[in-house]
Amino acid sequence: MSEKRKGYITWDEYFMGVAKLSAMRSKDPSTQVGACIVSEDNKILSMGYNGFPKGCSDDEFPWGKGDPDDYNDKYLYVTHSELNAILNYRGGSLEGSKLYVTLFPCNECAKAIIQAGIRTIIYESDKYADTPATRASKRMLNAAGVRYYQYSPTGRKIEYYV
Ligand SMILES: O=c1ccn([C@H]2C[C@H](O)[C@@H](COP(=O)(O)O)O2)c(=O)[nH]1
Ligand SMILES: [Zn+2]
Repeated sequence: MSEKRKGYITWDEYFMGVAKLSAMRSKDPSTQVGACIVSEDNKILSMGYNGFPKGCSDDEFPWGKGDPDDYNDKYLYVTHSELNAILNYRGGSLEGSKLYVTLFPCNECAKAIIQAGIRTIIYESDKYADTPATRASKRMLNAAGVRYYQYSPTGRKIEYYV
């Protein structure tokens, strides 16, 4: 056999697959978000998912939302997947890198993405597109020249057997 194998996964399938696998580590009962940062030459630099900071127990801090007292609301405590991926990177600069993320980044993540030098975002879901957080995020990303596009699934089932 002299020809290369057909049916291998694309770069976007590969890295979005890693982002999804990261999302599966999240304990958020409502929305699990995963992120994977990749260099310009397609090397994985970092990964992250939404969760509480180190030392803040998943069993003690609140996972609920909508409590009349914000103190008991997860939003005050969760670190977003994109920020975790940026902070998890130990190698120096993320200038020029790409971010694969399962949910379009919010405004706070957009700030961190821009300041970290990430130049491209590939996202899957945009379920909060109409919210001020996502609209503000796009406003900042557009102004800063960060490119973004939605991942188009190939429909291929990712399975592996030896
Ligand atoms: O940019 C983002 C936006 C949100 N997240 C996380 C934060 C929360 O854990 C969930 C959203 O929960 P909902 O109950 O759907 O509001 O997603 C993130 O990681 N990155
Ligand atoms: Zn965010």
